Amino acid sequence: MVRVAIITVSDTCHAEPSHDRSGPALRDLIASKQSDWTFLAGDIVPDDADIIRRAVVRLCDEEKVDLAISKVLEKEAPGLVVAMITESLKVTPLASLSRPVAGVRGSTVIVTLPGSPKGAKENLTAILPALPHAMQLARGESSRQLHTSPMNPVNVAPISSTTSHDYSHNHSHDHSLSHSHDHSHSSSSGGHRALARPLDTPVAFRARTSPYPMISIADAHRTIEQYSTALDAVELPVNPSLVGHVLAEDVFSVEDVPAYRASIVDGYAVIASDGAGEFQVSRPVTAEKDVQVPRITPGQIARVASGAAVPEGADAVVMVEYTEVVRASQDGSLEEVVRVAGASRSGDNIREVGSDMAKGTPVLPKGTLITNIGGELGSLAASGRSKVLVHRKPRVGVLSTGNEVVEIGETLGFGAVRDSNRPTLIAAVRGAGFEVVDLGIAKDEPNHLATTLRSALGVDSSPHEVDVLLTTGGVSMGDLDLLKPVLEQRCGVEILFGRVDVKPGKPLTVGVLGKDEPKGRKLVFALPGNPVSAIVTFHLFGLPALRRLAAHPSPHLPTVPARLLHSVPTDSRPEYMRARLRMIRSPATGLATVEWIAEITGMQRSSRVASLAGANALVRVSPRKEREVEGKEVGRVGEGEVVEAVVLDTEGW
Ligand SMILES: Nc1nc2c(c(=O)[nH]1)N[C@H]1C(S)=C(S)[C@@H](COP(=O)(O)OP(=O)(O)OC[C@H]3O[C@@H](n4cnc5c(N)ncnc54)[C@H](O)[C@@H]3O)O[C@H]1N2
Ligand code: MOO
Ligand SMILES: [Mg+2]
Repeated sequence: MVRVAIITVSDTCHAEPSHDRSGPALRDLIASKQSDWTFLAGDIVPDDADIIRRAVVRLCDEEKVDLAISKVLEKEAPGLVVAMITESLKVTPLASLSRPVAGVRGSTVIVTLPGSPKGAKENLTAILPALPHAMQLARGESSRQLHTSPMNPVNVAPISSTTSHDYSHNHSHDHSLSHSHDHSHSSSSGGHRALARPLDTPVAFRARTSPYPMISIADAHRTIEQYSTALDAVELPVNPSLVGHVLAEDVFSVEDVPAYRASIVDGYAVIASDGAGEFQVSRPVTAEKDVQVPRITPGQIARVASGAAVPEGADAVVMVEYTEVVRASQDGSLEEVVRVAGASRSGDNIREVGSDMAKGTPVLPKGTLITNIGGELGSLAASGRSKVLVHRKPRVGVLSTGNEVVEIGETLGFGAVRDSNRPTLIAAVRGAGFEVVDLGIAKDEPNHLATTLRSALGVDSSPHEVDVLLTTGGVSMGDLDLLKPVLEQRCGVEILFGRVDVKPGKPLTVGVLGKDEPKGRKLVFALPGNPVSAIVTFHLFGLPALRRLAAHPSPHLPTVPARLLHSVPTDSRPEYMRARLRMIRSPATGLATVEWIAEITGMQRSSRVASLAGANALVRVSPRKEREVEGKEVGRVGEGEVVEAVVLDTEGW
């Protein structure tokens, strides 16, 4: 048995209940359509948040009604809202300005209806057939259905004040009553602001401006930084695949280097106090493991190789260049007497035990990046460690999205676009030293996208589990730009931000799965589809996050000041133009003065991937508003002006 209560919110009706026409009209309507539903005493309350809250709480929590009609709700059911607006639009285009809400509190379904009896009836008529099912879901009668149904109020994200629908001129009651609302607009502070449209919103009802606040580049960096803390430490063998990892422990040497007194040169081990003269030559010593080394006594010398053990008794080595043979065996294979030209000092040309690296002393501190230059890996290898603790590097999934996107080599039908994003990003991620999972191309279809994304993120424990997911396309305002709602509503990803004040890359979207579990957290970079936007935002925002996850000591790409070779236009957004940097040395000094010249790589449209060809830097051109001369914005940056350049590569400097 369904129990219904109607709350009328009106100051006038509260003062004079006989003025309430909407309440009785709704009651009649429900009674005519749902004859088996019963009515509990509802309420007529003034337009006051606290009083409304008490009335609703009483009905939901004490009376346990199944359906209340009020101006408040706890969790939203946007599908009901869509149905109501659709119905009202048939009557008036102004309905697009209305803001009804629908949802649940506990097991009670709550919907708000317009104040006029006619509007209230029209709206209720539109949703009435769905209400019995909504009530079943609210009672949790089918958890599987609950999980997949678009009506599921638990699964459907709350919407913020900017998009919330409420007929009230003053919707502050909703704010105070709804726990699930969080109106924080701070991009870096944690409040969950689910802003994506419900996936089933008909095209005509979608927001015509992005609900995502346009955040600054700095705020985007701060937010990403907050969720890209170093991954856990793992013990890995000391070998070349350590490159790109960062030490998670202070490393001390297990052994002395060298482990024996070693000669630095090829020559003769001598007793320094013997001075110059002619000497009997003892058995030679080569650099070998498990070598037997002779002992020499005054008057004797022994031939030693660079790196070979110095015989006991000797305390210096004389280079072969400073000696000559006096007497040898007949076939020349054995030196018998050798003349040493000059005197040595004790210790000459000998590396003492542990003098390169002493056992027990620090080799590399925690936080050291193991580079491919060789020093860190070499030190670890020499130190005697065979395994070390390093931070895990993120595994990165790369997915292209778009019905128009086709593989290289595939026939290019009309409207098709070659997938340049995926190969480029895969190469960029690998080039930066991270493991890639190639996830292919996904269609702009919610179920297909959801399955692909969930599997990549391991939501359903797929083998393709990645730490970071890079997708391209589908994040702007288009009909089939589905990434934000699918990530949010079908994958449990919280969208941290959905627009950044940067060119290219405005719709850059970053989300997090498992926000409160630093160990199991997954980051999603939904990069814009335009090829330049995708690559530039990867280098500016994605790559630093990957490096941070790997505990990299300097996550951001380095910058240098660069002089523009030619004047460039400014935009309303800060712009990162692709450029070729050349290093110029002052002719006078050769080295003392070094400066970089930046040549912009032709037309900078974000679809023109060729603007990245040959580019080794991104030159930051400040937005028009930041460039004022005598109160007037300046539309260009002049030739010869110095700008900041983010260095992508130093090849060819
Ligand atoms: N009404 C508005 N429209 C657009 C806005 C806006 O603010 N309001 N922003 C524009 C900006 S800026 C960008 S950037 C793009 C971003 O678009 P999406 O991320 O939604 O990407 P798509 O629509 O899927 O594709 C855009 C473009 O890129 C091509 N593409 C997509 N994937 C690939 C790929 N793998 N390889 C090569 N090219 C690809 C796609 O065919 C489109 O031409 O939105 C603007 N619109
Ligand atoms: O920001 Mo879009 O990335 O300009 O083309
Ligand atoms: Mg688009």
